[in-house]
Amino acid sequence: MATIQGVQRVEGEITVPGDKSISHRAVMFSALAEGTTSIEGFLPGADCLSTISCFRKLGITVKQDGDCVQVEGKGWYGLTEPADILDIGNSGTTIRLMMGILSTQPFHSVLIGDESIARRPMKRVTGPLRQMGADIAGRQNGEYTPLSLRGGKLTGIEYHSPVSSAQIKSAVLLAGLQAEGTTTVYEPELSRDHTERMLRSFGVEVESFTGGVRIHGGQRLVSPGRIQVPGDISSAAFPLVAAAMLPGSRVTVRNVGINPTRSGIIDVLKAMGADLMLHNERLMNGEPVADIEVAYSFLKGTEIGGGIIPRLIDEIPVIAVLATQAEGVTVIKDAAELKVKETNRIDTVVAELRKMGAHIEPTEDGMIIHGGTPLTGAVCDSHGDHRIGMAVAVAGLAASGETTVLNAASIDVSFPGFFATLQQISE
Ligand SMILES: O=C(O)C1=C[C@@H](OP(=O)(O)O)[C@@H](O)[C@H](O)C1
Ligand SMILES: C=C(OP(=O)(O)O)C(=O)O
Repeated sequence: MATIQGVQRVEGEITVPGDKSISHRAVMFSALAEGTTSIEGFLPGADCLSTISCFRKLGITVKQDGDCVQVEGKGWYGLTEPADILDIGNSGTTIRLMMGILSTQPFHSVLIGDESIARRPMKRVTGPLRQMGADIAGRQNGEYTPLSLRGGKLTGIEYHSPVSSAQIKSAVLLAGLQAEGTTTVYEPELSRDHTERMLRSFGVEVESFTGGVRIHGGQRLVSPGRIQVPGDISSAAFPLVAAAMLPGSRVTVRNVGINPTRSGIIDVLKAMGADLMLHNERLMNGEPVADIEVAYSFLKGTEIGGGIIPRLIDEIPVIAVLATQAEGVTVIKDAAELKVKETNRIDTVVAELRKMGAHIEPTEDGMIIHGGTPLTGAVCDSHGDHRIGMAVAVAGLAASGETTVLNAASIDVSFPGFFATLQQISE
């Protein structure tokens, strides 16, 4: 449990922990590469620690001290059959990408996770992997955990993914790396492309084109030696939204990844009228990075849908909070994927923000928020979903009185030190 007091404004310069998507991939690809890799700025959150724990059980030496990690890669086929079940905790990224990797390995493995993972759909990944030749069993014919796999010889496929999902794309591409022939993944809108970018830095040839990605089987990964992980824009979104909606605020988050497949939150903040500036733009391991400065300005509602959705999918809970403080109506649509995250994020966002007095309605594929509403402190629940816990806490900064966040420990999944960071900027 955590409590948050309403504040006048937020101000200051901060950093946020490393990018979760990039941290997972850095550990995975380093373990599968030839050579040792040092990872700096790693996210020591529960999800990425689950990824490390899986690779240790697969026989890889991983040393981790805070945000510094060293992985002794043994090459793609250097993994060994795990003696124990691989527990991926709360992490959808871990289980889906691991399934792609384990499908290529000539041994048996079993994957489980927590009760949230047990409700999340897995056929979106087990389906194409089975088409490639992987032997996968699981509850409800491979839709839910526990899942068990016996990998082996795979054949490349042309896969038209019905949803824009980097987890599906990455799982199929990773399997395709060791499949016979070529593997192509098409997706309706481009999802985050960290897999493609990082594989290139491990010497893999990846062909990205409009509408899809292609990879040839039989490629090896060679360690780049060192990987620097930028701050996570999905975590930066919380203090930046606080700055945008509290009069008199100004916050700079240094060293944040602004990959265009992730930067939808920047576009939305600008479209709603926030005063936002990027400083010190640079490249870090093929990933664009900047310092993001946001100051309060008068905000108006907007419409968010279509191709921007995959670029801000994890930020929608906090965008809903922002919309409660903007003048007019904000409509979020084409975001049915929210229903299959750690919680059904349409339902949990609506239920929790209503407790604070927000005027918000659920729709089939999003939500409608009537802004300009004063919020009141309330007893809210993360429902075990880190993004809901943080969104409610940020709403608490704008609310009168005190807000309680039940099950706040889930925030450690992606943002250890979240409350200390809010404290640092609260005035
Ligand atoms: O590949 C990744 O690192 C992620 C992809 C997204 O999920 P989907 O692939 O299910 O859209 C995102 O919501 C998740 O937080 C991280
Ligand atoms: C959906 C998320 O993560 P994952 O799918 O890896 O559990 C998230 O971090 O918001």
